[in-house]
Amino acid sequence: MSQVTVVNHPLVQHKLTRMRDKTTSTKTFRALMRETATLLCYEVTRDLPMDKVEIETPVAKASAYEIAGKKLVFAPILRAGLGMCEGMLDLVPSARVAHIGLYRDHETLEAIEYYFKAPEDISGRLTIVVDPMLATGHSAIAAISRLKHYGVTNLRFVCLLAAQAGVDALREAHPDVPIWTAAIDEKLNEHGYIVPGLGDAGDRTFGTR
Ligand SMILES: O=P(O)(O)OC[C@H]1O[C@H](OP(=O)(O)OP(=O)(O)O)[C@H](O)[C@@H]1O
Ligand SMILES: O=c1cc[nH]c(=O)[nH]1
Ligand SMILES: [Mg+2]
Repeated sequence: MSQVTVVNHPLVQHKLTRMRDKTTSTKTFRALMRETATLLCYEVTRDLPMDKVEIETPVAKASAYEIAGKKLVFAPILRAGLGMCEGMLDLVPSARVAHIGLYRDHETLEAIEYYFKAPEDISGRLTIVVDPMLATGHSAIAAISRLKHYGVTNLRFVCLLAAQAGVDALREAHPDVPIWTAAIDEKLNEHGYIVPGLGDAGDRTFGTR
């Protein structure tokens, strides 16, 4: 069974608290989402394999390290994942991006796909699925299933906030996919929102409600 990593770095926790606060403006929320995603990206990529290369500095020849293999893919789940993806691209600007359009049906809470566009050669690349919220887990499970169907085998999932139910569901459906999150909240309410959570991440990022 894959690992679940809670990133409890003080900067991440401080920024998450500001995002949870309902008085935080859309502008600040969006900025915090981007900054927090950069910090989470640092953790998710901590154990990437490296190659030793020979280079020449202005002073001498040297053996040094660089990230091995093909460029990463970030796979944001629309819409809210876009805000996080910006912050991840700040740290890994050469990463490729696979967009996965999903929304939750308000009645059934099932994930409905409306868009999918991935790099043609994604199957050989480490793909990091990005979505701030892991609530029931339906969206993350559907996104990862779609990517696996497309041939992707090396996957990670990163979110800002999870509910324990979502973590359990995702681990059950995709036990090979490790998870990173800044916090795991207690429960979901009757509408499938994380409690205490931070509300609707898409609406708060884009100011739609
Ligand atoms: O774990 P789940 O129960 O599937 O819930 C999480 C999903 O809900 C939100 O998206 P939403 O459907 O609100 O779409 P949006 O980003 O377009 O607002 C969020 O960004 C996740 O994708
Ligand atoms: O609390 C939640 C649950 C799902 N999606 C959100 O944006 N927030
Ligand atoms: Mg939403």
